[in-house]
Amino acid sequence: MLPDKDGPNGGGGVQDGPGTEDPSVTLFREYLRLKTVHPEPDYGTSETLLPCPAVNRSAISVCPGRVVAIITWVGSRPELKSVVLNSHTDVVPVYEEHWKHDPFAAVKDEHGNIYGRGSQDMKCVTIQYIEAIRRLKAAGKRFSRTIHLTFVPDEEVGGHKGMETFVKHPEFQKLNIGFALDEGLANPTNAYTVFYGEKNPWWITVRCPGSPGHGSRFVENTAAEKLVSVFRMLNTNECFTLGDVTTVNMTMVKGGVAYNVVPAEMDVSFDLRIPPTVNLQEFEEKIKAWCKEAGEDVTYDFAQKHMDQNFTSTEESDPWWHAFSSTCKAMNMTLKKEIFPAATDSRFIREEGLPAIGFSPMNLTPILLHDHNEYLNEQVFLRGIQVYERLVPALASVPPLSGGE
Ligand code: MET
Ligand SMILES: [Zn+2]
Ligand SMILES: [Zn+2]
Repeated sequence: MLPDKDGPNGGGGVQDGPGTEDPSVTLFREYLRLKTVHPEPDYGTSETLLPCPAVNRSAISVCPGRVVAIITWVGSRPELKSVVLNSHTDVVPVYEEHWKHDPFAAVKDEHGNIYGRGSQDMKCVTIQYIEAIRRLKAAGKRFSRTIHLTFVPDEEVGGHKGMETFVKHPEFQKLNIGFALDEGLANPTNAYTVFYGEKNPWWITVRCPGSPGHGSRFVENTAAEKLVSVFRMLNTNECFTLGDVTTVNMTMVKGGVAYNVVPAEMDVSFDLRIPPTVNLQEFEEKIKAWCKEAGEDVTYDFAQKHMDQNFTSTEESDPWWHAFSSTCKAMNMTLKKEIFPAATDSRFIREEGLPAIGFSPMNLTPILLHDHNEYLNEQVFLRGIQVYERLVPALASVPPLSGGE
């Protein structure tokens, strides 16, 4: 456990009297204070903050400086397929000047809202898993299936040095996974959203070479003209079909050296999110054609190109979904099934042919992931622990699957 320099409620906001804050909330706030933020996440210290007594721990190095930590609670029938509770440890950067509290101070305001980068995405879930496991163990429970908690780096930058590499590691196979839970999104209503599939992220950089020259001349065939042309074509309505929306955002532009020098090249990057129903081969052909139309020398590269279109079953006949949904029903929770609009590490798990459900138990909460002033209310956080206290036993007690395991 890390020392808490500011006391239990450090950083301002409401000061609970000593000992009045639930220790799991205190742990959550301590975790929020760790700067596992890109572009240089401090992963070293997060290792020490994940206390989970009397369970096996291991650490798999997937790349230099990148470790997947695993906490395992072995089941009474370890030959059965396991349940994975996955979370990523990194968070996205902040625009600090737009926050009303320091995004790494975990300030709790008078309403119990805890502000911090990662409070929704997804440090809450990490601590909720840990706390649920701790409580179940303390209550003397044991389940037939083994439970693995996996803590994965680099989700927010594409997972290359995280889950994408981990799923190909022999240690991943050894986990003998039957089913995985991973992150979802908050829901502003009383319902909880669950995700059984997700859009395919494509991160594309288009390189536009062009004729250089003096900034005062009529230069033709410029890099900027080509860039604008690519942008216009990618933003056409052809990308959108109602209900199945492909989103396109221009996210980076590079090029230029001086006001009066027409640049020899400009690069433009796009973040595309494509629904699983779109024909991806056809879509790439379109992109290729648009680039060609912008200029014969215009090329493109993918930094992220996911092609998997697997869904996880949400049929009542599916034993994993049945365990999940019937437990939620028993807790009077309303579930909304959706396709995840962005991307999570679940896509790599599903690509291995394994079922994964995206779920972060945050109802009555605005969706603030990656946004300024990301927060989670402590009562919602505490309720989420109770949800996992019911869900984990149900999943880890799913009877042996028909057809053998
Ligand atoms: N979760 C992040 C996002 O959806 C990074 C995933 S990599 C495409 O943007
Ligand atoms: Zn996330
Ligand atoms: Zn995120």
